[in-house]
Amino acid sequence: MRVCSICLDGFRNYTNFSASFDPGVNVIWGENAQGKTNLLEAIGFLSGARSHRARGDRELISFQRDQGTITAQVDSRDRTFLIEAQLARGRRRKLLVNRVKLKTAAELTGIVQTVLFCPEDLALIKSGAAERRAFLDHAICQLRPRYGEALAQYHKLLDHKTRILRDWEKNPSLLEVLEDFNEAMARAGALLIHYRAHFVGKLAPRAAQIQRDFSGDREELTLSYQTVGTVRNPLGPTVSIYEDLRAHQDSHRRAELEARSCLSGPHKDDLAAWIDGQPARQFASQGQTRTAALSLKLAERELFEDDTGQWPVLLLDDVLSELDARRQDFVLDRITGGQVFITSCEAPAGEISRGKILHIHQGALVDSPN
Ligand SMILES: Nc1ncnc2c1ncn2[C@@H]1O[C@H](COP(=O)(O)OP(=O)(O)OP(=O)(O)O)[C@@H](O)[C@H]1O
Repeated sequence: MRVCSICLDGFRNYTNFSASFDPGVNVIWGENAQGKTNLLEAIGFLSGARSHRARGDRELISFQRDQGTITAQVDSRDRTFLIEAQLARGRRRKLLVNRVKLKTAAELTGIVQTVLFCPEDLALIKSGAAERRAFLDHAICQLRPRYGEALAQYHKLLDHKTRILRDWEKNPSLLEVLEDFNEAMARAGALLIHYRAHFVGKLAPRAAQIQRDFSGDREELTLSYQTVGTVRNPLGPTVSIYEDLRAHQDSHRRAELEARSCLSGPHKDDLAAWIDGQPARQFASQGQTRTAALSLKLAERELFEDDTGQWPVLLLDDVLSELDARRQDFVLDRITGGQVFITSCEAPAGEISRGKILHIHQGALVDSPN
C-alpha cells in the first residue's frame, strides 16, 4: 500500500499544493510551523477520513477559505485508487473513490491503513493505563470488527452499572437488575480479555526485537498484559475467562456496593512496560521513552502486515528529536517494508539510502533533490 501523490487546496496552510512520494522513506523537513504535521495529517486523513488532532472538518479548512480538498492517488491491493475528500464549511463533507461517492468514511479504511506516531504517543509509556488501553483498543478494533462491537457494548454496560452502584441507596429497586448487568459485562469482558491477551502475545516479542535493534542490543523491552487478577489464563477459552470474571464479581459484590463504583474489570486493564527490568513509566529516559513508544507502533505495524498481507503507511511525526545517531539511523534507514513518512525540523544529516527528501516552507515545496 502506498500513497503515490497528493494535492491539497484550502487544507490547513496549503493552497494549490501537490507532491509525489517515494514508495520507501519520505522525509518531510522544514522549520517550525511550516506545514509538516499538516501534510502528515492530510495523508492520515486518507484512512478513515479522520484527523489525529482536529476536532472537526472546520479546523482542517484554511482560515480564509470556505472549502478544502485533499486528492490523492493510492496504490493498494494491486489497484490504483483516486481518493478525494471535499470539505466545506456548513455543508457535509464528500468522500469519493475513483469518482464514486462513498456512503461511509469506514470504506476508506479498506483502501488505506496508517499507523501514526506523534509526540503525544510518549504518553503510551509515561502516562496511566488509559493511554495504553486506548492503544490496544484502537489497534485491535482496526483488525477485528467483533472486538469493536464487544468494546462498545462493554462501555455501555459499564456506564449503566456505574449509575446503579451510585444510586442504589436512593433507589434500592435498581439492585434487581444488577445481576443482569454483571452477567452481560462478564460476557463482553471475556471477549475483550481474550482478544487483548492474544494481541499482546504477538505484539510483545515484536516490540522487544525492535527495541533491541534500535538500541544496538543494549535494551530489553518487556511488555505484559495485566488484567483482572482472578482470570487464570487470559489466553484460554473465553468461557473460562467468563467464569473467572463471574467469580470475581461475586466476591466483590459487597465491596462494590460500599464503594458505589465498579471496582475492577477489563476497563482497568494495562499493558505494562519494563526496560531492562525497570518499570518504564518511572525510569525510562526521554530517548528510551521515545524508542519504546515507537517500538510499540512499529510492532503494531508488523501485526497489521501479518494480518492483511499489506504494510500500512507509517506516519512518524517529530520522531527524530531526542534520538541519538544510532537510533536516528534506525528510523531513517532500517525500517523496512512499506511506505514511511517522517517529519523533522532538520534536513537529514546523511544520505538516506532509499527515499525522498521534501523541504517544506510556508506550505510549499522548496526543493526535492532526489
Ligand atoms: N485551518 C488552518 N488554516 C490555515 N493555517 C493553519 C490552519 N491550521 C493550522 N494552520 C497553520 O499551519 C501552520 C503549520 O502547522 P504544522 O503543525 O503543520 O507545523 P509544523 O511544520 O509541523 O511545525 P512544528 O515543527 O512546529 O511542529 C501553523 O502556523 C498553523 O497556524
